[in-house]
Amino acid sequence: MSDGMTDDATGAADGPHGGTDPVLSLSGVDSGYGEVQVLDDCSVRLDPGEIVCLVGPNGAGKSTVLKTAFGMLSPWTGTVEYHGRDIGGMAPEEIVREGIGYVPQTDNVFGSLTIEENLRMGGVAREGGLDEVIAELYDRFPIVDEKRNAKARTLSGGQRQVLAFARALVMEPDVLLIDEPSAGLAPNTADDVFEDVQAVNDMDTAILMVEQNVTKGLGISDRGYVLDQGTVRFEGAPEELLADDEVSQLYLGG
Ligand SMILES: Nc1ncnc2c1ncn2[C@@H]1O[C@H](COP(=O)(O)OP(=O)(O)OP(=O)(O)O)[C@@H](O)[C@H]1O
Repeated sequence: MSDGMTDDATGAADGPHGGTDPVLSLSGVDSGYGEVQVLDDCSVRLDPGEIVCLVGPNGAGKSTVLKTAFGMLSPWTGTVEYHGRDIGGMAPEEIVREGIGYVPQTDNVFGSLTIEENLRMGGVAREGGLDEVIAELYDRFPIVDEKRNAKARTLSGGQRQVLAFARALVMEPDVLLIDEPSAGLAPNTADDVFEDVQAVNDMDTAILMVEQNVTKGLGISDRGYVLDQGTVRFEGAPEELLADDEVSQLYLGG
Protein backbone atom coordinates (compact mmCIF):
# COMPACT_ATOMS: atom_id res chain seq x y z
CA MET A 1 0.00 0.00 0.00
CA SER A 2 0.98 3.60 -0.39
CA ASP A 3 3.17 5.53 2.01
CA GLY A 4 1.17 8.61 1.04
CA MET A 5 4.21 10.38 -0.43
CA THR A 6 3.95 12.53 -3.49
CA ASP A 7 6.15 11.66 -6.48
CA ASP A 8 6.51 15.35 -7.14
CA ALA A 9 10.16 16.12 -6.42
CA THR A 10 9.31 19.62 -5.25
CA GLY A 11 6.68 18.37 -2.84
CA ALA A 12 4.79 21.50 -3.82
CA ALA A 13 1.71 19.80 -5.18
CA ASP A 14 -1.39 20.98 -3.40
CA GLY A 15 -4.21 18.61 -4.24
CA PRO A 16 -7.03 18.12 -1.75
CA HIS A 17 -5.54 14.90 -0.34
CA GLY A 18 -2.67 16.02 1.85
CA GLY A 19 -0.69 17.69 -0.91
CA THR A 20 -0.59 14.79 -3.34
CA ASP A 21 -1.46 15.20 -6.99
CA PRO A 22 -3.49 12.29 -8.29
CA VAL A 23 -1.97 10.04 -10.91
CA LEU A 24 -5.44 9.45 -12.36
CA SER A 25 -8.69 11.30 -11.83
CA LEU A 26 -12.19 11.32 -13.23
CA SER A 27 -13.98 14.56 -12.41
CA GLY A 28 -17.68 15.12 -12.91
CA VAL A 29 -17.85 12.43 -15.58
CA ASP A 30 -21.02 11.42 -17.40
CA SER A 31 -20.59 8.48 -19.72
CA GLY A 32 -22.35 5.40 -21.05
CA TYR A 33 -23.09 3.13 -23.97
CA GLY A 34 -24.70 4.57 -27.09
CA GLU A 35 -27.42 6.81 -25.71
CA VAL A 36 -27.69 4.97 -22.41
CA GLN A 37 -26.13 7.02 -19.64
CA VAL A 38 -24.42 5.03 -16.88
CA LEU A 39 -22.01 7.39 -15.10
CA ASP A 40 -23.60 10.52 -13.68
CA ASP A 41 -21.31 13.26 -12.36
CA CYS A 42 -18.85 10.61 -11.22
CA SER A 43 -15.59 11.67 -9.58
CA VAL A 44 -12.87 9.22 -8.57
CA ARG A 45 -9.18 9.80 -7.90
CA LEU A 46 -6.16 7.57 -7.57
CA ASP A 47 -3.05 8.87 -5.85
CA PRO A 48 0.47 7.59 -6.61
CA GLY A 49 1.11 4.20 -5.05
CA GLU A 50 -2.44 3.66 -3.85
CA ILE A 51 -4.77 0.71 -4.16
CA VAL A 52 -8.33 2.06 -4.51
CA CYS A 53 -11.33 -0.25 -4.63
CA LEU A 54 -14.67 0.50 -6.28
CA VAL A 55 -17.57 -1.38 -4.73
CA GLY A 56 -21.35 -1.20 -5.04
CA PRO A 57 -24.34 -3.10 -6.35
CA ASN A 58 -24.54 -4.84 -9.72
CA GLY A 59 -24.98 -2.37 -12.52
CA ALA A 60 -23.74 0.58 -10.43
CA GLY A 61 -21.24 1.51 -13.13
CA LYS A 62 -18.00 0.27 -11.58
CA SER A 63 -16.69 -1.41 -14.73
CA THR A 64 -17.85 1.61 -16.70
CA VAL A 65 -15.50 3.80 -14.62
CA LEU A 66 -12.56 1.61 -15.68
CA LYS A 67 -13.66 1.56 -19.31
CA THR A 68 -13.96 5.35 -19.33
CA ALA A 69 -10.53 5.75 -17.72
CA PHE A 70 -9.04 3.41 -20.34
CA GLY A 71 -10.54 5.14 -23.37
CA MET A 72 -12.97 2.37 -24.27
CA LEU A 73 -15.68 4.95 -23.64
CA SER A 74 -15.34 8.70 -24.01
CA PRO A 75 -16.60 10.94 -21.24
CA TRP A 76 -19.72 12.82 -22.38
CA THR A 77 -18.95 15.57 -19.92
CA GLY A 78 -16.30 15.99 -17.26
CA THR A 79 -12.62 15.13 -17.48
CA VAL A 80 -10.32 12.15 -17.24
CA GLU A 81 -6.81 13.21 -16.28
CA TYR A 82 -3.57 11.26 -16.04
CA HIS A 83 -0.80 13.14 -14.22
CA GLY A 84 -2.91 16.28 -14.72
CA ARG A 85 -3.20 15.83 -18.50
CA ASP A 86 -6.59 15.38 -20.14
CA ILE A 87 -6.78 11.90 -21.67
CA GLY A 88 -10.57 11.78 -22.05
CA GLY A 89 -11.41 10.35 -25.46
CA MET A 90 -7.88 9.08 -26.23
CA ALA A 91 -7.83 5.59 -27.75
CA PRO A 92 -6.82 2.65 -25.52
CA GLU A 93 -3.66 2.03 -27.62
CA GLU A 94 -2.49 5.55 -26.83
CA ILE A 95 -3.47 5.28 -23.19
CA VAL A 96 -1.40 2.10 -22.82
CA ARG A 97 1.63 3.99 -24.14
CA GLU A 98 0.94 6.79 -21.67
CA GLY A 99 1.30 4.35 -18.77
CA ILE A 100 -2.11 2.95 -17.88
CA GLY A 101 -2.78 -0.79 -18.07
CA TYR A 102 -6.13 -2.54 -17.97
CA VAL A 103 -6.95 -6.10 -16.95
CA PRO A 104 -10.53 -6.89 -17.96
CA GLN A 105 -12.59 -9.41 -16.04
CA THR A 106 -12.74 -11.95 -18.86
CA ASP A 107 -10.77 -12.74 -22.00
CA ASN A 108 -7.69 -11.19 -20.48
CA VAL A 109 -5.16 -13.65 -21.98
CA PHE A 110 -4.80 -15.41 -25.34
CA GLY A 111 -5.51 -19.08 -24.60
CA SER A 112 -3.97 -20.42 -27.79
CA LEU A 113 -0.64 -18.66 -27.19
CA THR A 114 2.04 -19.68 -24.71
CA ILE A 115 2.66 -17.66 -21.57
CA GLU A 116 5.82 -16.22 -23.11
CA GLU A 117 3.93 -15.29 -26.28
CA ASN A 118 1.24 -13.60 -24.19
CA LEU A 119 3.89 -11.53 -22.46
CA ARG A 120 5.50 -10.59 -25.78
CA MET A 121 2.09 -9.58 -27.14
CA GLY A 122 1.67 -7.36 -24.07
CA GLY A 123 4.84 -5.56 -25.08
CA VAL A 124 4.24 -4.89 -28.78
CA ALA A 125 3.98 -1.17 -28.12
CA ARG A 126 7.31 -1.07 -26.23
CA GLU A 127 10.25 0.56 -27.90
CA GLY A 128 12.91 -1.66 -26.31
CA GLY A 129 13.88 -3.56 -23.19
CA LEU A 130 11.26 -6.26 -23.72
CA ASP A 131 13.52 -9.19 -22.77
CA GLU A 132 14.65 -7.44 -19.61
CA VAL A 133 11.16 -6.60 -18.41
CA ILE A 134 9.92 -10.13 -19.13
CA ALA A 135 12.87 -11.55 -17.16
CA GLU A 136 11.92 -9.32 -14.21
CA LEU A 137 8.30 -10.49 -14.43
CA TYR A 138 9.45 -14.13 -14.40
CA ASP A 139 11.40 -13.35 -11.23
CA ARG A 140 8.43 -11.64 -9.66
CA PHE A 141 5.83 -14.25 -10.60
CA PRO A 142 7.39 -17.74 -10.43
CA ILE A 143 4.24 -19.48 -11.65
CA VAL A 144 4.45 -17.55 -14.90
CA ASP A 145 8.11 -18.54 -15.20
CA GLU A 146 7.47 -22.24 -14.56
CA LYS A 147 4.80 -22.37 -17.21
CA ARG A 148 6.38 -20.08 -19.76
CA ASN A 149 6.13 -22.60 -22.61
CA ALA A 150 2.62 -23.83 -21.79
CA LYS A 151 -0.44 -22.59 -23.65
CA ALA A 152 -2.35 -20.08 -21.56
CA ARG A 153 -5.53 -22.14 -21.89
CA THR A 154 -3.93 -24.85 -19.73
CA LEU A 155 -3.58 -22.49 -16.76
CA SER A 156 -5.95 -22.56 -13.79
CA GLY A 157 -8.18 -19.54 -13.21
CA GLY A 158 -5.83 -18.06 -10.62
CA GLN A 159 -2.74 -18.64 -12.76
CA ARG A 160 -4.48 -17.06 -15.71
CA GLN A 161 -5.25 -13.98 -13.64
CA VAL A 162 -1.59 -13.67 -12.64
CA LEU A 163 -0.59 -13.96 -16.30
CA ALA A 164 -3.09 -11.22 -17.14
CA PHE A 165 -1.45 -8.95 -14.53
CA ALA A 166 2.04 -9.80 -15.83
CA ARG A 167 0.93 -9.18 -19.40
CA ALA A 168 -0.30 -5.70 -18.48
CA LEU A 169 2.92 -5.01 -16.55
CA VAL A 170 5.11 -5.58 -19.61
CA MET A 171 4.37 -1.96 -20.52
CA GLU A 172 5.53 -0.90 -17.02
CA PRO A 173 2.40 1.13 -16.33
CA ASP A 174 2.22 3.32 -13.25
CA VAL A 175 -1.54 2.75 -13.11
CA LEU A 176 -3.26 -0.60 -13.46
CA LEU A 177 -7.04 -0.85 -13.78
CA ILE A 178 -8.22 -4.29 -12.67
CA ASP A 179 -11.81 -5.49 -13.11
CA GLU A 180 -12.87 -8.06 -10.50
CA PRO A 181 -9.63 -9.97 -10.01
CA SER A 182 -11.30 -12.64 -7.85
CA ALA A 183 -14.29 -13.29 -10.13
CA GLY A 184 -15.01 -16.99 -10.49
CA LEU A 185 -12.13 -18.09 -8.24
CA ALA A 186 -12.32 -20.40 -5.23
CA PRO A 187 -11.70 -18.54 -1.93
CA ASN A 188 -8.13 -19.81 -1.46
CA THR A 189 -7.21 -18.96 -5.01
CA ALA A 190 -8.81 -15.54 -4.63
CA ASP A 191 -6.62 -14.93 -1.57
CA ASP A 192 -3.53 -15.73 -3.64
CA VAL A 193 -4.69 -13.37 -6.39
CA PHE A 194 -5.20 -10.55 -3.87
CA GLU A 195 -1.61 -11.15 -2.71
CA ASP A 196 -0.53 -10.80 -6.31
CA VAL A 197 -2.47 -7.53 -6.59
CA GLN A 198 -0.43 -6.32 -3.63
CA ALA A 199 2.77 -7.56 -5.30
CA VAL A 200 1.84 -5.54 -8.40
CA ASN A 201 1.27 -2.50 -6.18
CA ASP A 202 4.70 -3.05 -4.60
CA MET A 203 6.17 -2.57 -8.08
CA ASP A 204 5.20 1.14 -7.82
CA THR A 205 1.95 0.62 -9.68
CA ALA A 206 -1.13 2.43 -8.40
CA ILE A 207 -4.21 0.24 -8.72
CA LEU A 208 -7.85 1.13 -9.34
CA MET A 209 -9.80 -2.07 -8.87
CA VAL A 210 -13.42 -3.17 -9.08
CA GLU A 211 -14.23 -6.00 -6.71
CA GLN A 212 -17.41 -7.82 -5.68
CA ASN A 213 -15.71 -9.36 -2.67
CA VAL A 214 -16.03 -6.18 -0.66
CA THR A 215 -14.26 -7.33 2.50
CA LYS A 216 -11.23 -8.70 0.71
CA GLY A 217 -11.10 -5.96 -1.91
CA LEU A 218 -11.30 -3.17 0.64
CA GLY A 219 -9.03 -5.22 2.92
CA ILE A 220 -6.01 -4.68 0.65
CA SER A 221 -6.94 -1.10 -0.34
CA ASP A 222 -5.93 2.34 0.87
CA ARG A 223 -9.30 3.88 0.04
CA GLY A 224 -12.63 2.84 -1.33
CA TYR A 225 -15.57 4.31 -3.20
CA VAL A 226 -19.14 3.08 -3.02
CA LEU A 227 -20.86 3.62 -6.35
CA ASP A 228 -24.59 3.48 -6.95
CA GLN A 229 -26.48 4.45 -10.09
CA GLY A 230 -23.37 5.81 -11.73
CA THR A 231 -22.32 8.17 -9.00
CA VAL A 232 -20.16 8.05 -5.86
CA ARG A 233 -22.29 7.75 -2.71
CA PHE A 234 -19.49 7.24 -0.21
CA GLU A 235 -15.74 7.56 -0.20
CA GLY A 236 -13.36 6.77 2.60
CA ALA A 237 -10.88 4.56 4.34
CA PRO A 238 -11.80 0.88 3.99
CA GLU A 239 -12.38 0.45 7.71
CA GLU A 240 -14.72 3.48 7.78
CA LEU A 241 -16.75 2.15 4.86
CA LEU A 242 -16.99 -1.33 6.33
CA ALA A 243 -18.03 0.06 9.74
CA ASP A 244 -20.66 2.46 8.36
CA ASP A 245 -24.15 1.03 8.98
CA GLU A 246 -25.75 2.84 6.05
CA VAL A 247 -23.06 1.73 3.63
CA SER A 248 -23.20 -1.77 4.97
CA GLN A 249 -27.00 -2.09 4.85
CA LEU A 250 -27.66 -0.35 1.58
CA TYR A 251 -24.71 -1.29 -0.51
CA LEU A 252 -22.58 -4.02 0.93
CA GLY A 253 -25.22 -6.62 1.59
CA GLY A 254 -25.57 -5.91 5.31
N1 LIG B 1 -21.66 -2.81 -23.55
C1 LIG B 1 -22.75 -2.33 -22.94
N2 LIG B 1 -23.80 -1.84 -23.65
C2 LIG B 1 -24.90 -1.34 -23.04
N3 LIG B 1 -25.05 -1.27 -21.69
C3 LIG B 1 -24.05 -1.75 -20.94
C4 LIG B 1 -22.85 -2.30 -21.52
N4 LIG B 1 -22.04 -2.69 -20.51
C5 LIG B 1 -22.69 -2.40 -19.36
N5 LIG B 1 -23.89 -1.83 -19.61
C6 LIG B 1 -24.86 -1.37 -18.64
O1 LIG B 1 -24.27 -0.35 -17.86
C7 LIG B 1 -24.69 -0.44 -16.51
C8 LIG B 1 -23.46 -0.45 -15.62
O2 LIG B 1 -22.69 -1.59 -15.92
P1 LIG B 1 -21.28 -1.87 -15.24
O3 LIG B 1 -20.77 -3.14 -15.85
O4 LIG B 1 -20.43 -0.68 -15.26
O5 LIG B 1 -21.74 -2.15 -13.74
P2 LIG B 1 -20.92 -2.71 -12.52
O6 LIG B 1 -21.11 -1.77 -11.39
O7 LIG B 1 -19.52 -3.01 -12.93
O8 LIG B 1 -21.73 -4.00 -12.18
P3 LIG B 1 -21.47 -5.54 -12.38
O9 LIG B 1 -20.89 -5.97 -11.11
O10 LIG B 1 -22.82 -6.07 -12.60
O11 LIG B 1 -20.55 -5.69 -13.58
C9 LIG B 1 -25.53 -1.68 -16.40
O12 LIG B 1 -26.89 -1.29 -16.44
C10 LIG B 1 -25.19 -2.48 -17.64
O13 LIG B 1 -26.28 -3.23 -18.08
